[in-house]
Amino acid sequence: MRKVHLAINAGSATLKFRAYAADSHGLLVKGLVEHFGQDGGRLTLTDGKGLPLLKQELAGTGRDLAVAAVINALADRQLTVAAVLHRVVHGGNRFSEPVRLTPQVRVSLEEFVALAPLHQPVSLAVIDAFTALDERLLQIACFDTAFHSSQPEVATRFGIARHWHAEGVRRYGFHGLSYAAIAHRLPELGLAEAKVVVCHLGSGASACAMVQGRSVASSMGFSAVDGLLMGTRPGALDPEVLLYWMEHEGMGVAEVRRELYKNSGLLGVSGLSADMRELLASHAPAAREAVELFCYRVVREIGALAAAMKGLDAVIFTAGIGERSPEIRARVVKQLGWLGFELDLSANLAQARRLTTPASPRSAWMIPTDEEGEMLRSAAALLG
Ligand SMILES: Nc1ncnc2c1ncn2[C@@H]1O[C@H](COP(=O)(O)OP(=O)(O)O)[C@@H](O)[C@H]1O
Ligand SMILES: CC(=O)OP(=O)(O)O
Ligand SMILES: [Mg+2]
Repeated sequence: MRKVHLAINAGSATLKFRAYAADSHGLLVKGLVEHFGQDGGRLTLTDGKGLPLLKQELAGTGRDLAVAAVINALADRQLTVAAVLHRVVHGGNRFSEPVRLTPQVRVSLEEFVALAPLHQPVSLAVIDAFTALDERLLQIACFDTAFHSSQPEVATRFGIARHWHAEGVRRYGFHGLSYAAIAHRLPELGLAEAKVVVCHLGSGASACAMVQGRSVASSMGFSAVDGLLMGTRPGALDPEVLLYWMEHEGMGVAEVRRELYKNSGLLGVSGLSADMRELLASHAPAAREAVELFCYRVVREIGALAAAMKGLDAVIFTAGIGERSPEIRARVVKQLGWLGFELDLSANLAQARRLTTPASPRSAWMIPTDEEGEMLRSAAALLG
């Protein structure tokens, strides 16, 4: 059996993972569980280059069952898990680097469940499933909030009474593993010293202002519901809307939370789907409006982050929509034309890295993210 380090990226509906050789750190297997913890769960494995290895329907809905299926599928390929790295979305103000999971750390992570209801409970369930199989297994938590700990205090404060900030009611920022992965790529793009806005556009979406590869501001705040329009989350919302729902509609905390995390965003605005592919393929006016609002909010946020950095050299698109949708990228870059972005239409369609013309005063890029690779890199010291 060959030992692997397994990097796990658990989301509300999918579990993505990558297995790396423990000795060489080479990528051996990529995997995905769709409908994770739901009916119709399905496990797909490919090798490191993406060639198919396995497609398997899961019998049952348990997350522990899916985790066991992953371990068995790896064992069938003579791979045994020596350590697990988990993407944990919320580390609050307690964790700014990867940490070995102990019972005490797990209790701390539980505190942030209400602030990341789509993610934190799922990560905890996956951690528990591995612990149940082998309580001595080395498990490490890598945090989405950590990359943003470099932000100046002004970028982290809300305009509320000071004591709240000290108590942890502040802006954190998320998608940090993704942003760190992109930050490592900046030197090869000639952007090591640049002022850059990175747009992570996936099911969750956010934007991050980076100066010299460090986060200085982000669109996400106390939770991953702030900022851009997302699949099912509204992004920035006047808090009075919540009071209106509670006072006039009699909604309680659980209903408000459901509205914020499950019924809003692209799904809520379109009334059709949270999936950008379906909306782009639809001729329904509400679907077009949802796409238009999505792009408008990205453009507005880029403007705000550029002002916060007092300048802008480049915009980088990443994650599901950012990596795979030429149409969304084109709409955003065209709306930034007045700032000196000149889209190269054919490069964008051809999925090239650089999306702007050679003469464009400012550059736009498409760079695939690598959250799992970043987990491995950031946890190297703990892996020994
Ligand atoms: N070819 C494509 N064109 C447009 N959107 C796409 C394409 N492929 C995937 N997406 C969108 O990417 C989003 C999922 O992104 P992803 O980064 O995988 O999300 P997450 O990891 O947060 O679940 C979905 O909205 C999906 O519709
Ligand atoms: C933080 C967050 O929103 O993550 P995801 O995009 O994976 O949902
Ligand atoms: Mg994601």
